[in-house]
Amino acid sequence: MARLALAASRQLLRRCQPRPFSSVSIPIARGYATASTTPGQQPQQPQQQPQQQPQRPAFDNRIKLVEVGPRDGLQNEKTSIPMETKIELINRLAQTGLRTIEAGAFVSPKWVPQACMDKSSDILQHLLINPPSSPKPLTFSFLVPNQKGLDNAFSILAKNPSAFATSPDDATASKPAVELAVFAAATESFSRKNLNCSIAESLATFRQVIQAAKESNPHGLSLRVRAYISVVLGCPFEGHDVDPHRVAQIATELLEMGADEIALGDTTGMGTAPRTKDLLVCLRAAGVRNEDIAFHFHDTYGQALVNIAVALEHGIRTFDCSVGGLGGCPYSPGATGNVATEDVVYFMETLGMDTGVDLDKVADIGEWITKEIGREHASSVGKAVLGARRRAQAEAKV
Ligand SMILES: CC(C)(COP(=O)([O-])OP(=O)([O-])OC[C@H]1O[C@@H](n2cnc3c(N)ncnc32)[C@H](O)[C@@H]1OP(=O)([O-])[O-])[C@@H](O)C(=O)NCCC(=O)NCCSC(=O)C[C@@](C)(O)CC(=O)[O-]
Repeated sequence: MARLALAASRQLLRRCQPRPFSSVSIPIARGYATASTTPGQQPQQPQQQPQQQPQRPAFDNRIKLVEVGPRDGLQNEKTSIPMETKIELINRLAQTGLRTIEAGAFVSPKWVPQACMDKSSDILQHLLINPPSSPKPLTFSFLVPNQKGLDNAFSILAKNPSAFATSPDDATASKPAVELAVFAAATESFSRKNLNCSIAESLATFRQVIQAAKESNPHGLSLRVRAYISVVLGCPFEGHDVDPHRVAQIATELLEMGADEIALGDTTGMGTAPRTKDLLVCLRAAGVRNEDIAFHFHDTYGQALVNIAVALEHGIRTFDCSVGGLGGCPYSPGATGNVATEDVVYFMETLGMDTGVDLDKVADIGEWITKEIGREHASSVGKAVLGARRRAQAEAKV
């Protein structure tokens, strides 16, 4: 039995080895076209190759954290979570200094019952009418997989036209920005499981969604659009060896369609430091700018912070995380939660990076929400912060 386990873990380690980078071809280098392509049209080819990436100054230590707990963190729960709990979670998170919160998903309730359309409509409506009090202007992000999701989101936005900003730069304390997120996959199997269509079909749909979100909707809105690519470092159905060039191709297509940001999802947590680096090298070679990339790591194999360190070193400054390490993906069997917000904040601050987030407040929320939904508290830092605080309080009483 022990020998079998050892053989299995050796096999797993072998599969995690990076491919020698010199053996793979460099992907197409393209610039980003404008979003003004019409559905069915090929993306515009740029007139000139993208220029050398402008590197961020060495002193730029600002980190943008995207809190995905209220959507990604809760979507996998088997029992229905009351809307009041979701709203309370968002309200509490809004007070921590986090500026971007993924709040819901306009997906088919037949596919993800927890992310039921009605609840996301209610949540969006509530957030527009009663924006949470927050020390900083907020952006709320909502997943939209197709035209129906977009119509549902727009029907709420159109009812409250002056209650939100269309870009994070225009958001104020009383007027949050709303952004939409489409989600592609890096493998055909995951695309079929998650979206019931091929990658090419999903991209054709996203072209229309992005264009409508940007300019061709009847409401005259132009919303920021984030574009996820799932399973970029490992697929539950096709294994570890996801082609980074394919990821780079999909990323450039989405950017050419007008997506404002590519969120690279290590959905299964199979990512390792060398393969994270390979992927970033490929993206850079494809002309994708660091400031257009976010990373979304799950911590299933405990590698999320290591991978974040690699991405940080390569100049990435936007990272997704989930309070209390909540999460999982309904179409990624065995995947555990997103990397915990508490762990990322602590890690960043120890490196001298500035997240603007109050660790103590986030630790309290991690404890509260995991108790509330009966989940294990998966943040080491969160538990350590709370433990240290309790010890200090006990000592102060003596
Ligand atoms: C894309 C579809 C809809 C295709 O699913 P489909 O079954 O091919 O769609 P359809 O067009 O045939 O419609 C089927 C039914 O769903 C309805 N429907 C159709 N669309 C919608 C909608 N938007 N909102 C509400 N209802 C919708 C539609 O009206 C119809 O209802 P019926 O006529 O049978 O009563 C489906 O596969 C789907 O919803 N998938 C989403 C799955 C999902 O939410 N996964 C989790 C999010 S992705 C993720 O977590 C990864 C990420 C982002 O975190 C990053 C990472 O970690 O990698």
